[in-house]
Amino acid sequence: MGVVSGQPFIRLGTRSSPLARWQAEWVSARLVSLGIRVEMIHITTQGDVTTGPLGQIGGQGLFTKEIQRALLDQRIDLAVHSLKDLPTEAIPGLTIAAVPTRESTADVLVGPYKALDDLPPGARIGTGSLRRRAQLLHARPDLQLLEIRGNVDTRLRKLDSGEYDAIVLAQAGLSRLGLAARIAYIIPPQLMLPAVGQGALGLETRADDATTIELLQPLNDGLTHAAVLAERTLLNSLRAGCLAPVGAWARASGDNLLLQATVLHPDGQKRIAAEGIAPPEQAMKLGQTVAADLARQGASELISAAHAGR
Ligand SMILES: NCc1[nH]cc(CCC(=O)O)c1CC(=O)O
Repeated sequence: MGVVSGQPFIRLGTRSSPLARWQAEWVSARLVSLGIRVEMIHITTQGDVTTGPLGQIGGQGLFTKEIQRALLDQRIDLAVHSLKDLPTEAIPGLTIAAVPTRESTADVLVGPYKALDDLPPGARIGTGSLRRRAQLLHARPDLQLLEIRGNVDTRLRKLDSGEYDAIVLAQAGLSRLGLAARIAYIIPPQLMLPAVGQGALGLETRADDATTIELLQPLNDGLTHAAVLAERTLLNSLRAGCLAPVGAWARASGDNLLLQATVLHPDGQKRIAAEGIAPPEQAMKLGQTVAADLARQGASELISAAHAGR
């Protein structure tokens, strides 16, 4: 946090992928409209330069660690993360200071097919996510799931070149990049629960930087913050990472928070599910309770099966 001629000044660190930039620019524009000056600092992470399957190169935190390092080293004051990519373990000295109102949490099918039932037998589907893979296989065991990597543009190019019959992406990312026209089918939550934090941004700061934390509060949406806290607590309680075949979605239900979650075997055959409801102030407790229900149903065996498969 710097001060230039009496005006507050936030150094905002971002990865340089088009989606990360869009998200950083969106946060920056909101801060600027509040009279806060922002300096954008681009940071290249390991996840941006390695191209192997994420599961094999120890993908956890690959996109976020170096940005968190820059926060701790005082090179930046604010990191804007896709919460989906931010590991749930607390980092001493850092805090999620604000969570803006969430975009769509849904996953979508991109390609010429407008429903899962329209996909021809054995269709080739591109996704690197065990969560998407397992849920698709649960609904359609005949599908061929193929690894795909790269940013959203790269993935669309690979689809267009004929490597896949369809791919699965987050609706939020496509909308932010102005690519919503590519969405063929919004996969309903009954068929596919999102990743923990999907569609939400996490504004991370140093825990002791009260000035920046205060400046970010107008960007915080209490309900979204509570929802992602419930989801992240669930994932953390299951001792599963963002690459595990776990789907979770918390949202408002009247004055309460409703949390639905699922864990699958990576082959999609076994699926367990649980849900719970609680006031938003008890978001952490809700995450723990739903995780305990999943644990009783055998979640840890399913999560270890996913680790063994890598
Ligand atoms: N892992 C990459 C990533 N991280 C966040 C998003 C989308 C935006 C979001 O969920 O907030 C994406 C792309 C995708 O999964 O399609």
